[in-house]
Formats: sequence, C-alpha cells, structure tokens
Amino acid sequence: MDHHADRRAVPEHQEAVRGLVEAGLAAARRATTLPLAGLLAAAAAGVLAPRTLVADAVAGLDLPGFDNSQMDGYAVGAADLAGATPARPVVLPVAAPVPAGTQPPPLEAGTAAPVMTGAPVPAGADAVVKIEDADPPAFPDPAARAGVRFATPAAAGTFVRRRGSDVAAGDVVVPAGTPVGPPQLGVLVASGVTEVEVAEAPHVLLVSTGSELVPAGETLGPAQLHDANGAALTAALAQVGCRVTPRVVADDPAALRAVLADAPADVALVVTSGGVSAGAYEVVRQTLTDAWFGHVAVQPGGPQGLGTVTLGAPGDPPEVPLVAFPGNPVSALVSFELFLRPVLAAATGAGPAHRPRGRAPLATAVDSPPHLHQVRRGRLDPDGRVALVGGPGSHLLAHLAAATLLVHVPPGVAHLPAGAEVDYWEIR
Ligand SMILES: Nc1nc2c(c(=O)[nH]1)N[C@H]1C(S)=C(S)[C@@H](COP(=O)(O)OP(=O)(O)OC[C@H]3O[C@@H](n4cnc5c(N)ncnc54)[C@H](O)[C@@H]3O)O[C@H]1N2
Ligand code: MOO
Repeated sequence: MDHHADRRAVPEHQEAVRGLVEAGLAAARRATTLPLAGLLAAAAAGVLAPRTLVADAVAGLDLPGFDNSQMDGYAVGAADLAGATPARPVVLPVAAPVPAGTQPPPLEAGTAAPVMTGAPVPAGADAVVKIEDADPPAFPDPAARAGVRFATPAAAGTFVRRRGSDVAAGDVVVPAGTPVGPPQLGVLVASGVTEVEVAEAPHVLLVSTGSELVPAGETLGPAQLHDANGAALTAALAQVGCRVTPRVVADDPAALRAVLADAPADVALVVTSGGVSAGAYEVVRQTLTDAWFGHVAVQPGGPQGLGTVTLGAPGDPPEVPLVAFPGNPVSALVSFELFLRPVLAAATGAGPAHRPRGRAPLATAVDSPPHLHQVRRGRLDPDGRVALVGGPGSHLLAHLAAATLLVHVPPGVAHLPAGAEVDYWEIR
C-alpha cells in the first residue's frame, strides 16, 4: 500500500484503542469476593494473577498486635535509668528473659528483663536498651542472679514498637484501586483480613483466523502451520491480568460469526489475529463490516482493525470492543505491545501501563522506511549498546523470542548510523 498519507499515526490509533477498550472493560467490570486463602494458594502455585481491590480492605487486627521490642536487649523503666552516667552507672538486677512468642509478667520496678526482637515488652517497661549498650554486652545465664549496668539514660519509647503503629484494627489497610502484590498480600494476612473484593479478570475471546492454522501440537498437513498467535497472545493477555478463551477459525465468515455467536456471556473484549489486509480471504474484514480497517504508520503491525461486535444472538446487547491485529506473529505481538497492553495493564492493575524504557546507542547502522515508525527487535550488548536481533521481517518470531528489547525508529528517519541513540522498551 503506497498511500502513505492514508495511514493513521501510531498515537492516534493508540488513543482510539484506548478509548474503546477502556469504556468496554468498565461497562463489563464485575466485582467478586475472594477468600484470601484462595489468593495465597494461587501465589503458592506460582500464579498470583494480577488483581486490583475494588473495595477498601479493613484491618481486623492491630499491627503490631502488641508492644514489642525492636532490638535484642533489656526492657527497662526509663525512669530507672534517668541518672545513669559512665562515671555512675545504674545497676539493675536481671529479671526472667522474654523470648518471642511468650507473654511476660509485668516488669518489677528497678529490674531489667532480657527481651528478644519481636517479643512483647512487659507491662511496666517503656524502653529497650540494646544488648551492645549494656554492661556486660551479653545476656547472662538465666539461672545466675546477675546484675546489669547501664551507663546512659534511655528515653521512654526507645526501641519499643507500639501496638497499632503500622495499622489499627478498623483502619483501611489496603485501599480500593491498589493492585495486590507481595506487600499487600503480606499485610492483608498480617492484619487479619480473610477475604477481599476484586475486579473479575476481564474475559477475552481470542480468535486466530486462517485456514492454514492447526491448533498447538496437532499434526500439520501440507501448507499448514501451528497457531503461534493464539499461544503468544494468550500468554500476553494473561500477563496483564486477563482470562482468555482461545479459538481458531478458518477464513470463512460463517465460521467467525459462529464463534462470536457462541462466545461466553461474560466476554468483555474480542481480539483477533489475521484476516485484515488486502488478500482475497480476509475473514475479519469481510465479517465485521461496521468496524474501522486501515493502515497504521508502523512496521510491523501496519494493517489494523477496530470496532465493536455483538456477541451471542444477533441484536443481543451489549456490544463489546473488538481489536483486530494482523496475522504475522511478530506483527500481532508488536501490535499488542503498542496498542493493547498499556490499556489492559492499567485497567487490571497488572503493573505499570508502560514497559520500562531506555535510550542507548546503536551497535550497528539501521535503515528504516521513513514514512513509518519502525519497531525492531534487539538486545543490550555488554557494553550497553543496542544490537538488533534479526531483520525487520514480521514472520521472524524466533528472533522476537530471542530479543529483550523493542527498538523504536521514529517516522521521518531513513537511516541511523552506528552510535546513534535509539529508544527502546524492555519486553522481558
Ligand atoms: N497486498 C498486500 N499484502 C499485504 C499487505 C498489504 O498492505 N498489501 N500487508 C502485509 C502486512 S504488513 C501484513 S502484517 C500482513 C497482514 O495480513 P493479515 O492480517 O491479513 O494476516 P494473514 O494474511 O491472515 O496472515 C499473515 C501471515 O501470518 C501468518 N499467520 C496468521 N495467523 C497466524 C497464527 N495464528 N499463527 C501463526 N501464523 C499466523 C499467516 O500464515 C501469514 O503468513 O499482510 C501483508 N500482506
Ligand atoms: O505491518 Mo506488517 O505487520 O509489517 O508485517
């Protein structure tokens, strides 16, 4: 296609996809209550699906749950050490030690109780002197009737972690809108929360189109190939917190219509690959006559489609957004990175909307079609330069699998010499 002026700029298509998909996901969003035990089991199984709270989680317990020591040392009454100086140290008899996990009796005034980090500070004590600052600087045998010397005063509160100083029972411990990651899961458990309200993972109907396609693992006939896009896009969608129903359809509008009509009722988004360019059997374009199909000024990922479809029986509301990617596997995945991943990551809370980005000099020169934004695959050299992995061809999936960067050559650039700086996105 040589009508360069007809191509949509990348940011324009990004905005169009964002607007449509954000609204569609918001309309389909459903909350569900999850037992924390379920989230924990999922995390233990290695599948902590990204989840964002839709309601505040309220602490059932104070955290810390009791005043406890921040150091291994002596629990004392600060008043007892008020006059301590190196010349006239205060000597206190040593009381019974307090290991973590035991509830000590109140501290007798004028004594010092050995207390371990995290163990309760006995009632009557209001400061902890760390063992290194006591004389002797080691705990005595509990059987010995020992004394301990303190050469300096301790302010009340020193090394005491107060009950409720992290969060108090009844406080919001993790507010709505927060993605549940490691610290959130930890504090939910610690503060006695047993269930949380989360948004259900958006359900995506992922349709790989092509009469040449054979599902993963099945035997290939002549001129057939395995459904790589179904596999790659399923993983890409799962990484941003979506549930996926994958389907493969032949280049036959009736077959595509049947898959749309049979879609699970809670599908919030349809993603297709293939069947959008200029061939004679472009099933997505031929079926979705109301959608926008055109070219975006990017390579790979030029031919794109965007619209809404009715799932279920004709006329059934509501319509859901449909994003149509080109069939070449690198084109499909690069399209996902450019247009869909940011919207989905932000909507599900699966992580930052944008991949980590950087800028570094090229290891070798690169040519680029000046009317297009070109996205190449690359890696960082040990010396910090960007080395390209493979050529620009959008069938080179193994090269994408070997790459760690998407390397951006902006529109308007026909050639960059070695050493020229390029922007990159880290894709793993
Ligand atoms: N005359 C023109 N031809 C093409 C143009 C054009 O502008 N004019 N654009 C080219 C570009 S760029 C791309 S990208 C592709 C996009 O084509 P489609 O989206 O229609 O995709 P298909 O033709 O169905 O497939 C393209 C290619 O990818 C393979 N494929 C498709 N699906 C899968 C899958 N699920 N797993 C693995 N491989 C898949 C398919 O076998 C083809 O090789 O069009 C160019 N042509
Ligand atoms: O725009 Mo296509 O996606 O180059 O291969």
